[in-house]
Amino acid sequence: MAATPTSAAPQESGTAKSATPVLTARGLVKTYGRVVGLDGVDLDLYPGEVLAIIGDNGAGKSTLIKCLTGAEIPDAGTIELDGEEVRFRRPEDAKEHGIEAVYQNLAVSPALDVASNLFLGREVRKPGVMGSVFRQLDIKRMRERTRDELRRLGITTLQDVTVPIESLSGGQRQAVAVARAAAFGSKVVVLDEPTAALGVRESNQVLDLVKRLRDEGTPVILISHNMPQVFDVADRIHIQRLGRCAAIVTPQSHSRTDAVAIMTGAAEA
Ligand SMILES: Nc1ncnc2c1ncn2[C@@H]1O[C@H](COP(=O)(O)OP(=O)(O)OP(=O)(O)O)[C@@H](O)[C@H]1O
Repeated sequence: MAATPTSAAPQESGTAKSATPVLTARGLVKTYGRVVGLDGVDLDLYPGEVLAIIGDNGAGKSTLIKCLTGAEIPDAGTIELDGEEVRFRRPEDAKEHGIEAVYQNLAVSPALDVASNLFLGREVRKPGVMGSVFRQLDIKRMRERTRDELRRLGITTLQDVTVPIESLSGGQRQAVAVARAAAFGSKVVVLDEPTAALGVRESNQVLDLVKRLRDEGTPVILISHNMPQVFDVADRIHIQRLGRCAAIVTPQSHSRTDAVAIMTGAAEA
């Protein structure tokens, strides 16, 4: 069982073909008092790939993606986007650079309709006095764009974008959250346990969505505890252990059992 070195380019057998990463992290460190969240983590995300991050509870998965998406500021280390160093102080900074995240606790507004949720915080307004926050919302335009986005992503289960989110199933809500990330995540989409609260059918729909995003060229970082799903959808798998990257493997190079053994420390990478 030979793990791919952490700096290796993606396997040609995957869909990731370019050897130039979209997103690179080097030596990320994050501590919380005496607790070490990240202990010098490197990560590369290549165009058109799904990079899964797996690891036991407390391994640093969430902390890692929080640092990559501006939700946490690393104590040390660098992050580059398209080869340029970036420093995110808050999630808005990452969003401005085209990095969108969907976290476990879904940030949708239940009472608002699908289109309003897709454009939450980025509402399209009708022309008016420039700079005025009192310009009327362009609801028609937002609904049209929402329909276009759902169509682009092959989300067929959401026919009516005018219904409130609270009337939708868990899978449909998650699809809206992912669609929102996909609509604005021009560079990278990060999904933290997107299927955790979903049944099998709904999970499959979300995974299809992840594959679709990847196939359309948007690289996806996926945190998941669900090994079958990880091995189904990931091109490469970053195994996080005790705040460090223990190995990077692929579904071709390693079995699920191998990956879990590295994750738990039962096997060396
Ligand atoms: N805000 C915080 N304050 C204190 N400690 C934290 C904080 N966030 C994370 N940690 C600690 O950092 C370490 C890494 O946590 P993190 O949440 O990144 O792990 P994880 O791999 O995402 O775990 P899980 O699968 O349980 O979500 C853990 O020891 C955790 O307790």
